[in-house]
Amino acid sequence: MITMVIQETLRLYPPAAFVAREALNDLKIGSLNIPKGTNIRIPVALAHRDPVVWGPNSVRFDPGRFANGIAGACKAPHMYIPFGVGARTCAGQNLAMVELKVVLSLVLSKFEFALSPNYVHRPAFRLTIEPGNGVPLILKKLY
Ligand code: HEM
Repeated sequence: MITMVIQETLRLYPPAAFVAREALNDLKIGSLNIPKGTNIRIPVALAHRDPVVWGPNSVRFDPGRFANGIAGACKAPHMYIPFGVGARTCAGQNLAMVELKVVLSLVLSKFEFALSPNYVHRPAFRLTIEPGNGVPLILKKLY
């Protein structure tokens, strides 16, 4: 379950806003002609919310969509790219997933937490996608 929650969080709020590539040759993708040398930015969050790929509830937070892995969650697995894609995919993705699971498990084993009523949902597209006004939480120690 914790893996699915992390996967769904990285889907809706991928920290890396764009994956960047340079066209090494003239390319034609569908009807689009891309000349050699063009810098291409793939907007990760848009790919992650496309209802054609993810279904009509594409903007809903639903970790269960990953119950059968990434291939089961969307029509085209290459549209799920929180860690990029291909030969230059994130070198630290396995470490990042383990770190996230360890930190979340440790926090959840000691605290119950909820969003503060002061929380304002304002994702900000900076170098990374981050909470524009922070994430104030109400923490309760479990024991
Ligand atoms: C949630 C955490 C992380 C996210 C979302 C993330 C995301 C990304 C993305 C989108 C790329 C570009 C991949 C591409 O162009 O296809 C990347 C590259 C990279 N990441 Fe991460 N990353 C994370 C954590 C880490 C950690 C913990 C490390 C190292 C310990 C790391 C090391 C790298 C390196 C070295 C590259 C460059 C790979 C290359 O160009 O060959 N990342 N990351």
